[in-house]
Amino acid sequence: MRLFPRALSASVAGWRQSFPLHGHNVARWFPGHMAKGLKKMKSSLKLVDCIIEVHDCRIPLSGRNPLFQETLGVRPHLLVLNKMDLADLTEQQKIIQHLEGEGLKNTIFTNCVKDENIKQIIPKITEIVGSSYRYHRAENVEYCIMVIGIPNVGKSSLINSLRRQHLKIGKAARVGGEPGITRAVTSRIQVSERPLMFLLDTPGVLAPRIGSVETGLKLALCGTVLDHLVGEETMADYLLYTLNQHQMFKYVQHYGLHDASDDIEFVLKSIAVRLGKTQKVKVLTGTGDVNVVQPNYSAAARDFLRTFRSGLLGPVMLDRDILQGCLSANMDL
Ligand SMILES: Nc1nc2c(ncn2[C@@H]2O[C@H](COP(=O)(O)OP(=O)(O)OP(=O)(O)O)[C@@H](O)[C@H]2O)c(=O)[nH]1
Repeated sequence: MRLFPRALSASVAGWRQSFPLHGHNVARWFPGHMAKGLKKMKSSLKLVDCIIEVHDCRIPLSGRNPLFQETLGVRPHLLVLNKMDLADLTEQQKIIQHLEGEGLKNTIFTNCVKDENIKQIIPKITEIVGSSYRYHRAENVEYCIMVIGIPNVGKSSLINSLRRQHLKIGKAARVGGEPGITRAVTSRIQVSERPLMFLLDTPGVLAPRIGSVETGLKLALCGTVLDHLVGEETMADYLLYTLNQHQMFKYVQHYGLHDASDDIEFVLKSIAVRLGKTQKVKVLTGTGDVNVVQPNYSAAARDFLRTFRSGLLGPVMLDRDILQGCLSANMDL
């Protein structure tokens, strides 16, 4: 375990009110090679009528790449907040208001696994493109749309879902559970007959610098960066902190714990024992080597994260802190 001492003990006065963010080097979590992808997207831009930016619905207000706006912002824009099945959307209206305040007027919430709200996308694009100047493409009857977003938010899944809905055919873009499945800006993929519409899939591009450690941890929980770069146990601790803060206690029943706890070492140990994830470790004693059975904390952390990401611990809104921030700001007015 490489956790900070404060994270190991449950707060006496209830759940931890903050997560120890010091000592994390967020820059190391995010690969620096992504500028290349952005450059390629920019060079394809002249073919494009509109941009669909896909983002994770669990972090609707944080973690988007600001370079998208700077580099690709010359085209009309639709924000698709995907994985709505995993998000707590109790405050959906407030999310929409917040995004509108940032100039994002067109937002659709989707679930690409169950094809929810996918049918809204093509009419919306037709409307957006129809009401904007199409540059030198005015005579062209085809629509060409670029799909962008940070890694693992469901860009390829969206393309496949659109094809299922409008062309009644399946996969064209590779989908994967880990970030970085799409490697290059692909050739055009048809998604609709009337209007004739093509999509360009692009590799996930993270911002070169992440604003805060907490944003980095949220992005990591959503699977946009490889887990081992952040450390599975640190992420599991941030997950536990979040679940307790949000009073989401399904993990107690799921792992057969007696009670909720803020102590990640205790929780991971209980998970490891319950799942039989233990490992033999050699310990050198005064009388020689002894084999000791220890909980496999990493395996337990991986299971905890996987269970959360599959939605079994309940829908979550990781940007609740930002939403509450805007509520108090509005109340101050
Ligand atoms: N629960 C849920 N999972 C989804 C949804 N959309 C996509 N996924 C899953 O999210 C993972 C990533 O999906 P992809 O379509 O490969 O994401 P991507 O943005 O193209 O990924 P990169 O190629 O890494 O940039 C896969 O395991 C998908 O099955 C959704 O709406 N709900």
